[in-house]
Amino acid sequence: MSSPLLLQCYERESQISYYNQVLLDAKASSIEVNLDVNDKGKGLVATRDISEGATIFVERPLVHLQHLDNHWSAIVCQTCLRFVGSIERQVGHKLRCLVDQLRGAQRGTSISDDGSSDGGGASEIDLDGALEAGERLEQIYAHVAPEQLAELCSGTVKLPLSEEFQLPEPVPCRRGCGALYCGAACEAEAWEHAHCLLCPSSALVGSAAATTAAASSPESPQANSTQPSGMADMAEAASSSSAATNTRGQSSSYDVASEDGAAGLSMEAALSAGPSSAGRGPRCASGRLVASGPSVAAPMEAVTEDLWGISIDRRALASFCEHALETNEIFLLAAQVVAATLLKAARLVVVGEQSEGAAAVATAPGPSSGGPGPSSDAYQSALLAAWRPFMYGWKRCWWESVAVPDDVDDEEEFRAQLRSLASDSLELLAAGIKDPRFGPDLFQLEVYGSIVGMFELNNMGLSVSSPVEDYFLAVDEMEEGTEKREVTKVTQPLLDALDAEYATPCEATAFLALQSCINHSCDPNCTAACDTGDRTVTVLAQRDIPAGEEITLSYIDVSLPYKERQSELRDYGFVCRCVRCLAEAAEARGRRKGAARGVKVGRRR
Ligand SMILES: C[S@@+](CC[C@H](N)C(=O)[O-])C[C@H]1O[C@@H](n2cnc3c(N)ncnc32)[C@H](O)[C@@H]1O
Repeated sequence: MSSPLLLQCYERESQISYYNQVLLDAKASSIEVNLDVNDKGKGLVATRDISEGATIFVERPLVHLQHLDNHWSAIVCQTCLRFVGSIERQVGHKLRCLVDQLRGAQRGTSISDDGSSDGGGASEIDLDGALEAGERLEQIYAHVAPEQLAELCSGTVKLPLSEEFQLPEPVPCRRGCGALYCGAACEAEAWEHAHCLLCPSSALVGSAAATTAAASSPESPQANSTQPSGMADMAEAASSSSAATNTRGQSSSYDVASEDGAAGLSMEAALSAGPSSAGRGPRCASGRLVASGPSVAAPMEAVTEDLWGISIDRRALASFCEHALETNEIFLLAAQVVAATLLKAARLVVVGEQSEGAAAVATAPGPSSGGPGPSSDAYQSALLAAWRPFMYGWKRCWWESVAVPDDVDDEEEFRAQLRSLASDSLELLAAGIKDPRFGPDLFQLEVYGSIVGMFELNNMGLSVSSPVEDYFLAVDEMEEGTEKREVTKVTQPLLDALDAEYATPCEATAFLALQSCINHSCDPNCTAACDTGDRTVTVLAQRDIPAGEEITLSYIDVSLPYKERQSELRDYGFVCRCVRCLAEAAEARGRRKGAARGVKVGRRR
């Protein structure tokens, strides 16, 4: 059986021409993309001597996602990852979420997943957790009263010196789904990129061209920077959707109203998306947890719209988001790829007669072998042109390539579960965005699995430091004296309540066209860093690199010993063949041979 159109091998020339453009865009004048580097697939190679400290290139992710559990710690622009709101709101939000999580941990001891009381078995561990959570809650409330917390969240209280750390006022998604941005430009960029197809809010606002809608569309949630942005959007839409459509007899796990009136997600939502839901199901390679496949609740009433000829069902999208929140956030990233591709293809078709679209369609690469040749069908050509940024990314099917966690006994069952999760997720997404003009190619399970697999194997972690950390450091660095004493009277209790978490950065995961071509080395010659506020990634030489040498990064902690490094790299699907590993492996073989000879000598004696 031939592989799906979107996964077929494409001609080297079209790859080279694509990467030449990417190199130009990234101002990368000292490297080239080599399609076969030392049996490691493609990689980047220096075309001239590069000095230590030199910037090799700067690029922006094709898609990115703030980690769902990080929404508890940082309210950031969903486009550029800049912190938004104010120091007060950031501090209030973080404390509010901590309180919610700790209360949830306390509840978790007496109420199990199925709603029954806990008894025996795991209760011992839960009891420990509950006691710890209780102590931490006490610690927080010893320093910050609930009313103070509410004032911080609503921004009605001013902290000393905070005006020196001004953050952009958050701009909500035009449909009011809860996603926040640092300004209208970032909101528009997200909307144009994929959010217009993926926004789960059924509210009819803004420029969306609705053709039909259920009269009972949920109200647009009020934008409120105390809500976990992005996560709140999906959770709220999912919760309003599940209130209408939940067929599982469960109450919504998204409890956005908290006791003091400040909005925040409940611990259940965090548990369903975050690392503390251990034991609920198999773990995927990225370390994110996946619950054992929930049944897919069919959306009851379609709320369809039409955009660029694509039919959108917001309720189905809300169900899709809910499923991703409960299982694996990477599905949200995969949905961005699907939506961005479909949207671009639809736009290319619409503007096909105009020169830009026609040229893009005309230059779309065709399969090199095994499948239909370059098609005259404008839809298929447009789809291939739109798919191009993701076409060449290193891919393997997710459920086939993920490393099996140590605590999994039955590998086959584990992989089947992952496949079934991906299938459920795709089914929901396909119910949310439909365009039969482009055929089934983009919505094939193998394609979806490869997109998810591409993220597992290529993702780069982005980290943007918190202005809250800068704020507390600035207070700490104030000259000793009366003013500092007055300021710390206010700030120290907050710092004590936040404890180690005062400095949590914004953390996201991203896929980049050029950075994802860089192979790993346990003795890398480059580093990559995310620049605060504009989500650009800069790759820098960390030593002199002579022309002809491969550009390498480290995917893991290279201070680990050989075996542990290889074990970490299993998650990336390969056994490392970098110069250091080859040398260390050879050395170990030599030692083993020597030891074996020693044993023989010993026996003779
Ligand atoms: C992020 S991609 C790097 C680009 C990739 N070589 C390509 O062809 O697109 C990661 C994949 O490259 C290969 N790779 C990267 N570093 C390697 C290494 N040190 N040894 C062996 N394979 C490596 C592995 O197949 C890995 O899953």
